[in-house]
Amino acid sequence: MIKITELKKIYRSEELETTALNDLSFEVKKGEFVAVMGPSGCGKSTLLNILGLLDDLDGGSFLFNGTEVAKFNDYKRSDLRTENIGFVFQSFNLIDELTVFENVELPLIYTKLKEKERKKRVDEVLERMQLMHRRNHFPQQLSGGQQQRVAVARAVVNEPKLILADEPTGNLDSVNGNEVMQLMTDLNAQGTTIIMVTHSEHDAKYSHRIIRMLDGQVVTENILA
Ligand SMILES: Nc1ncnc2c1ncn2[C@@H]1O[C@H](COP(=O)(O)OP(=O)(O)OP(=O)(O)O)[C@@H](O)[C@H]1O
Repeated sequence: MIKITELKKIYRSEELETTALNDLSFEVKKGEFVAVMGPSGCGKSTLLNILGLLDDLDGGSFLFNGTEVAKFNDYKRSDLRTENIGFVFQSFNLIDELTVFENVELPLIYTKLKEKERKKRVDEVLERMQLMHRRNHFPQQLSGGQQQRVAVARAVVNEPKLILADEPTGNLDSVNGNEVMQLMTDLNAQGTTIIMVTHSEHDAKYSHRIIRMLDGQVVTENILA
């Protein structure tokens, strides 16, 4: 599903040049659940941004389902993203002014789905995430665990083939954290490919494979299942 080869990302400011990704290469197959680990600053978030087509690269190749996307323009990237990728962030990134329902509906507004079908899809996902009773609440009225469940619901509502998660349990206690990891496991069992950045060895054990990074490169890979 994803094959990156000698990926390079350099951040430049007037006085400083930082090589965030330094000839990084790896492959993720359809249906895999991969954890990416490594010390602060090693380039994990940069990598997720590139994999999520949110940022461009300075060198190397990025094949997404066999198509070279390294040189895609913003428009093509955004199309590919909307159709294929769901994001889950550490800080939930919900919109406070929107209800649970409206937050989850958001990714569908940009698709061709008709309103009736859209509403049906959102309700199905809310049901699956056990959030129906919170449908008309605002994020601030929910616990952290519930907010992350809403964020996962939003990530999966357009049935993405790939979920990119950046420390999804970082702001949660262990009970809520485990619940979110169980959700990830279920989604993966249903066929969704998952790439998750985490600092938690505990969370990484839910994955099939751990990619460990250092200084913008892959240093080791451990296969767990
Ligand atoms: N927008 C930016 N401008 C300049 N340098 C940046 C920018 N974003 C990241 N960097 C630098 O690139 C390197 C990789 O950062 P990145 O955020 O990808 O690391 P990380 O592994 O995700 O760290 P953490 O675990 O702390 O989130 C770091 O040296 C960082 O300072």
